[in-house]
Amino acid sequence: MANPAPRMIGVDEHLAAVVELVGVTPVAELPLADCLGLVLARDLVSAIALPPFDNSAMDGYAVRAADVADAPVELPVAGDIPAGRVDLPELAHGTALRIMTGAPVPPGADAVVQVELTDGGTERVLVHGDVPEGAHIRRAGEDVRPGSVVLRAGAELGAAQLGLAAAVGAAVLPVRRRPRVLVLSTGSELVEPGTPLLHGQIYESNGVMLAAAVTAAGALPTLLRFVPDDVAAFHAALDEHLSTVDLVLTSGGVSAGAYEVVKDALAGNGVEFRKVAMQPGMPQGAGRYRGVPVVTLPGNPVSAQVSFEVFVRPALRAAMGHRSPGRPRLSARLTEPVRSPAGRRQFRRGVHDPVAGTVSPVGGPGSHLLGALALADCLIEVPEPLAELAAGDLVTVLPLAP
Ligand SMILES: Nc1nc2c(c(=O)[nH]1)N[C@H]1C(S)=C(S)[C@@H](COP(=O)(O)OP(=O)(O)OC[C@H]3O[C@@H](n4cnc5c(N)ncnc54)[C@H](O)[C@@H]3O)O[C@H]1N2
Ligand code: MOO
Ligand SMILES: [Mg+2]
Repeated sequence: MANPAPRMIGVDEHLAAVVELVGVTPVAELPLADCLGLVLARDLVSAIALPPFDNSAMDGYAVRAADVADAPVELPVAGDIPAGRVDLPELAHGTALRIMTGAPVPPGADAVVQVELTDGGTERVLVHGDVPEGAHIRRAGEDVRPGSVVLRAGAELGAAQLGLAAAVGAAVLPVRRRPRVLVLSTGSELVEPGTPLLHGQIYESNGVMLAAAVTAAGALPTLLRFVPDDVAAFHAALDEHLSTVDLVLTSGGVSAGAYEVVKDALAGNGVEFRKVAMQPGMPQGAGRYRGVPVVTLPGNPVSAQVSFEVFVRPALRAAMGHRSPGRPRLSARLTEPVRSPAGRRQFRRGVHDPVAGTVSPVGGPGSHLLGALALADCLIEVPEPLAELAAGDLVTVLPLAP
């Protein structure tokens, strides 16, 4: 309680401070399987062509188009070329080689007749129809030329990008690695779910929620469960893990009462506590404790979740190099009126109907309303100057998925 009075700052100012505090993670070469959702740090140049060689697009017979121009014709089958065959025979005039999809086209062949146009013979084949030169041959380099940039620095690595990287032979990719986040809840009232609850106690939920949100943002949580409102216990838990994380994320213990364990432990130790002009999520803290970035979220569950969305998720994504680290911002019309505290940016929970272009608030503004939070698929942003919005008014909607 001896801490200095917090000053009130704007949402964007606190966001900028948190983004700067978290910074960026170093670039590392990670195996493709670990890269989903990460951002490529340097252009990826393909050393090879795609396809790497002329290959068949059909199961059928490699031929010379001129040899089947007068179809029906019968040709001797000189052998098989399954996919993966590397010792290629040359196709002699007036013969066919059975070939499978993806197998290299043998020298001497200039077309593939699909098996459906033949009798499927293995010694001799009767070809019913003619095919033009080049038929069903996928040309080397028609997709990717050797030496070309296949993925630009800044590209977000989804399934297709990772598939392409593998296809050109990359085993690892240069990416900013995922931030490691220590999630630590505080509160002497907290009890592990699955154990009996006494009157006055509640089940711990912020830690589970924040760790899941950290994972969903693409970062790596270490969930420490929770510590009681005891400064020594808080320090013991924090200090043990400090050296192995990029960010400490706490919940609870930052407001104006007694037993504000996070504030008591970290104020004057590098972390600044302030009031941010928003609802929910007014009491916030950020700074460095023994060199490690710390963001302290308020304990009310809705406040913790909204604060994570507004400040921490964008900072984590910026740390991994995402160019647009925030949620997309859409517009929708309110289906019912909303009241908001003037001078604070309000984030209400809502259900967005993108087809109708509407958004419906769920639950009230209370920061303890977890039931309504779990029904919501978006946040509704009400700007600071507005105290009242009517049904039909346009608002900004921030979709929460995934
Ligand atoms: N006199 C004042 N009192 C409060 C103010 C204020 O300005 N003056 N601000 C209010 C606001 S706004 C918020 S938000 C909360 C923030 O409180 P703390 O960060 O100190 O959090 P706690 O007091 O520890 O807990 C608040 C609330 O949330 C529940 N909680 C906490 N941790 C968890 C958890 N891990 N899982 C589930 N629920 C949790 C806790 O039981 C309390 O009900 O302060 C207001 N007070
Ligand atoms: O600002 Mo507190 O986060 O409303 O409940
Ligand atoms: Mg408190």
